[in-house]
Formats: sequence, structure tokens, C-alpha cells
Amino acid sequence: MARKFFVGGNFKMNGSLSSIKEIVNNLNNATLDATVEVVVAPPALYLLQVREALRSGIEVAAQNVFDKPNGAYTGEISVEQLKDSKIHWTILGHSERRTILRESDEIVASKTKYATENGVSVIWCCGESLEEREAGRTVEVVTRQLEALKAKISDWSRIVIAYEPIWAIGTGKVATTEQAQEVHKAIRGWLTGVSAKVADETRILYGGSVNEKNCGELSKQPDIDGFLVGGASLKPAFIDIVNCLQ
Ligand SMILES: O=C(COP(=O)(O)O)NO
Repeated sequence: MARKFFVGGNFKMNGSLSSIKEIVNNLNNATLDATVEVVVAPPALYLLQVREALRSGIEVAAQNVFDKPNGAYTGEISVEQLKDSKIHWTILGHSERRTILRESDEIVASKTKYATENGVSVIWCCGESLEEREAGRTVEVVTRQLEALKAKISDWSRIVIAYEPIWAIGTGKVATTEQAQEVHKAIRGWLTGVSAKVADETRILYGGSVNEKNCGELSKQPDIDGFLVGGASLKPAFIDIVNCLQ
């Protein structure tokens, strides 16, 4: 089947009420490729503002959730409360949470299980450090992360995978099309071990210094089904990335 191209915008911990309002206005007024699925992930404090102001057809995502029902979990973000707010996506396992906040493969997998089994779709992130790449361990690392996920989930239909080499995030050093396609192909091959259907239907996004200049070439790669965009998602050029297939 043809996988619907997917572009996610990860605002990370950036923005203000006014700057987020400007981003929403830009998106609301833009002509967007209707064949592309677009999801934007503002900081948690702005989720409701964005959901209420953003045009229909663009989904809103949290950047993290907790893997328990509502309760005594100070500071955490509830799946149920996201759904109550008409927010049906979350990013999970971003490298910044795996490294800075020490989220293990197992914690990320548990959160992904809880979210997908309770009606929230997940952009599940993976990727290697520069040291791991230089040691030739890229596929080994991504495979380890995928195996931890497979150990906890069985329904892949609410999962979009984002391969984000840590050395390309925020650095301006985008992976070459060959580097990205090589890992995406390896992930696709690993997914065939789950099932041919899962391998065929699961979108695999590339993230790491994507911008309006490099997105076109990357999008032509057979196993790149879209992008998870950081810095450029805060800029008007994000529209050009969404429309990169045109
Ligand atoms: O972390 C990223 C990528 O960030 P940049 O586009 O700023 O490299 N996406 O989740």
C-alpha cells in the first residue's frame, strides 16, 4: 500500500503565547499538500491553545505522556486528559528524553504501549549517538530500541517511527540521503520480522536538521515516509517542508 507521507513538527521547549499564535496563523493560512499528514507538537502548556485555534486536518501532539491512568503522578501528562482535550498524538522516546531525562528503552516502550492501547497514537523516536555511528553500531542501537518496543506492544497501527540520529539533531549536519535511507531500509527490514503488513504500513520518518532545502532529496528515498522536524517547525519554512512532494 502507499504510505501517507507524514510531517511532524516538534517545537520542543520553545515558544511563547504570541509566537505559537503566529505559527498557528501561518499554518491556518497556508496552502498545504492534502496528501500529507501533518502533526504539530507544541510545549504542553500550549496544547489546548493550539488545538482550539488550529485548522481541522492538522493534528496536535504532546511531546511526552505517562504510562499510568490519572492519579498521583505529580507533573506528568495524562493520556486520558489529552484525549479529553481532543489531542490524539504524542511523541515518545525522543533522544533528548532518553539522554537528558534518562528514559530507558523499557520506559519508552511502556509509555508507547499505554498510549497506543488507550487511543493515543505515537511518534516513536530512535537513533544513535555520534560515537555509536563512528563505532559502526548504528543498526545495532536502533535494533535494540526496536526490540524493547516489540517486547511490550503488539498493535503497530498507532505507531509512526522517527529515526533521528542524535548527531544530526540541532546541529545543521543533516544525514546524507544515503545514510538516512540505509538506516530506514534496515528498520523496514526489521519490521518485516513483525509482519509484512506492519513493514508495509508503518511510516518511518527522518529527523535531524531537516529544512526546506534538504527535504526534497530526502523525500525521494524509498523508505523515508516523512520527517520529524525540530527547529524548522518554528519557522514559516515548515510549510515548504510539508509541501516538499510538490
Ligand atoms: O529533534 C528533532 C530534530 O530537530 P532539528 O530539526 O532541530 O534537528 N525532531 O524531533
